[in-house]
Amino acid sequence: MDKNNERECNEDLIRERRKCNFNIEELTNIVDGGKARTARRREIQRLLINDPEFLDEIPQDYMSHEDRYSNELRKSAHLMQKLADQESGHDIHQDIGALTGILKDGNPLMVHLSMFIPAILGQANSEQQEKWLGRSLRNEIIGTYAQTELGHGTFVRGLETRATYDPTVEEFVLHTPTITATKWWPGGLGKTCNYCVVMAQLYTQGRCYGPHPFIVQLRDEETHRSLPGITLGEIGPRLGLNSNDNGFLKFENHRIPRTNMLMKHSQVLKDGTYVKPLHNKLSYGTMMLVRVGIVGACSRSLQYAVTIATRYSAVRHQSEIVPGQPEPQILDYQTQQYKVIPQIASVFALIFSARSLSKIQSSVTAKLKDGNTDLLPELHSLSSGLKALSSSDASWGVEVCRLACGGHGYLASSNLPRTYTGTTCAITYEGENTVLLLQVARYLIKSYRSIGKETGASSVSYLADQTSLASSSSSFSNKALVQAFKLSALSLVAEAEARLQKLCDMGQEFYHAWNYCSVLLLKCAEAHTRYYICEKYEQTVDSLKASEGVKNVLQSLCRLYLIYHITLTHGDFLKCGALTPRNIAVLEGEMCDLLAVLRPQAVSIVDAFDIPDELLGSTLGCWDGNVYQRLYDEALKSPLNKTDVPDAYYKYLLPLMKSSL
Ligand SMILES: CCCCCCCCCCCCCCCCCCCCCC(=O)SCCNC(=O)CCNC(=O)[C@H](O)C(C)(C)COP(=O)(O)OP(=O)(O)OC[C@H]1O[C@@H](n2cnc3c(N)ncnc32)[C@H](O)[C@@H]1OP(=O)(O)O
Ligand SMILES: Cc1cc2nc3c(=O)[nH]c(=O)nc-3n(C[C@H](O)[C@H](O)[C@H](O)COP(=O)(O)OP(=O)(O)OC[C@H]3O[C@@H](n4cnc5c(N)ncnc54)[C@H](O)[C@@H]3O)c2cc1C
Repeated sequence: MDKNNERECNEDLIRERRKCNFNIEELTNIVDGGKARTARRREIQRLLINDPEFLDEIPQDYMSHEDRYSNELRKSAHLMQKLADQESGHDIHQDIGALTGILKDGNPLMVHLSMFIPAILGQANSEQQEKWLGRSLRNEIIGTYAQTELGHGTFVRGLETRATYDPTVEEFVLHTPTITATKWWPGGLGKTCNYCVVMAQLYTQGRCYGPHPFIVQLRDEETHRSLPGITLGEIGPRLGLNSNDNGFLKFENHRIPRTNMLMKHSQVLKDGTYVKPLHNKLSYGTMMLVRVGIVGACSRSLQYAVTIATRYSAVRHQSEIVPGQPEPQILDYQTQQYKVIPQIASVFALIFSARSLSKIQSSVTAKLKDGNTDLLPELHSLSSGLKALSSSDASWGVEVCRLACGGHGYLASSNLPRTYTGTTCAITYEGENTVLLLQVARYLIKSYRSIGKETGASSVSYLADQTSLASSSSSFSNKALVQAFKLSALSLVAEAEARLQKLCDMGQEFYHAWNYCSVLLLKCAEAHTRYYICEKYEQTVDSLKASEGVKNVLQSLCRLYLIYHITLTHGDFLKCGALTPRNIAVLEGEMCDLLAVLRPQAVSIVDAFDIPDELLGSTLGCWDGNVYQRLYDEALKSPLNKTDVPDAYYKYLLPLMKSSL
């Protein structure tokens, strides 16, 4: 599509784009993280979208379960080959964002890239990396991360798979003792992978040392047949991600060499002696790494959905605002703006907090290299909180965008259903959100109770700021609104701690008291993480060196985000006195003004996300707005339309219709 050729474009969209009052390319660079990154993303995307190998012969939704898997594996393999062939040497982990949309509905190599390779990097010592890293990066071996079992996903300490050390032959014996110990869910495990990292309870010298990672060959490297002592299969259709072969795995006293235990952090020596890690949760490092990656991935899903919904809302006309006048664009309805524009604001919130979290992760990783684990708990808390809020915000945002497109949003060809199923899974995987938020709450209560002790953890230092509990602000700058979020979080933490303490004082055991307060504790964790997101949003926009137009747009989006979330949880702000009922009413009014200010810029802002049509894959969201023709053309692809009268008519309908004669 030639974006300079207005003649091919829907007139509403032409008019929308003429209203643009900022530099779109500049905003694109901010979204990508700099000009160089924009150029790199475009280069990769060009490479992919001009390649006919990535086209599907028929829409995926008409394919059988097996064909979907095979088709997506074909494209995934081609993608890996193509990127490997590039002279510039692409780093697939750096470029993962640019690939969004090229592979549809999950792909069988996703966990190889996003967990197996990172697990080797983060958990294997240098000799082990020497042995497996190069091979896995060159795709000579394909792996997955097999942790979850039929009986336990959340409770990692409760895993049942055993790795028992046998010092006589220096081997571990992997065993699945019960049906509930069957590994269940790992992506690519069913048919694709020939290796995996298995999390199993480590037993040596008669003692259990808890879950540890082991690298295990699953299939013969020549024939791809599963090895003796290993049972493998696929778990069947899911809500989404059906091109992936999520699998199951059982071990029958399967032996692996001692050196297959990933030994960067803890070791089992030849004689069976266990050597402790620096921190006993370092074996959870792969999960933490991926949680950080998920925040960025969620912002991308939301960019897709909101691009579709915004463009469609500009093209779609319905009903009337002024009686008797032509039907307006649905984007002119305030209620439609309230659905779509806060989701645009949310995209930037997620981008900026993902970047901030990545920086923290890099500095914690650097410290870990020097043996310093002091900031690991803070990273665990922040990555858990942001993974939880980003996945639930993005899932809800995508669903709102789908609803905002009315009936057509329910069509597969809108690409909204698949965007939704590809996002909502992140609420569950890599740590179910409630569980992760309760980890954040645990950290908050612990931090609150250790006020006065220097921990170096900056994200919770505000908990010591007791004076702010008394001071509600009378100004409404963005900074003041962020302070209100802080006050709300602090007050919820104080309330939860007091409630916990009271129950303990009344004689309850701490863990019962904890469960009894857990709805409130969940709220604390959400409020704390929301405060973090708001603070990063405000600080990033405030310090941004940008042209006036771009800065104004981002300031408005940031303010909308702050007010939107205050109105969603206004009870918490009222309860702690951070805001009065009158303040809330004024802010609600201002939110509507902001929707009106941002409405004329909405199409241009989503244009700045710069998602090529080929990747957006939506009849409703294409750049030219030629929605109705595309919907019609897609409908014609239905196999039912191959004949005027389907066979099923003769088999079932005709006999029914004639039976009463
Ligand atoms: C060039 C290379 C670059 C590389 C770049 C790489 C880029 C990567 C790119 C990525 C792209 C993304 C694209 C998306 C694709 C994704 C596909 C994914 C598919 C999905 C995969 C999965 O789905 S895979 C399974 C995930 N399955 C879980 O996620 C289980 C949750 N369950 C738990 O995670 C534990 O079960 C749970 C609850 C903590 C309790 O653990 P537990 O019982 O052992 O611990 P307790 O609760 O008793 O807590 C005791 C104390 O440990 C503290 N603590 C706990 N964890 C800690 C930790 N990690 N660090 C520090 N401290 C920790 C805690 O804070 C307490 O501290 P304190 O005592 O001081 O209060
Ligand atoms: C699409 C997809 C891909 C996946 N890929 C992989 C993979 O590659 N590798 C892998 O190992 N796993 C994978 N998983 C598994 C995933 O990590 C687990 O499903 C996830 O960790 C949740 O665990 P669970 O299913 O046991 O849920 P459960 O823990 O049984 O959760 C059920 C309910 O119980 C609640 N609950 C549980 N514990 C607590 C608690 N302590 N406090 C309060 N409430 C609690 C939860 O909040 C939830 O409401 C995948 C899952 C999905 C959906």
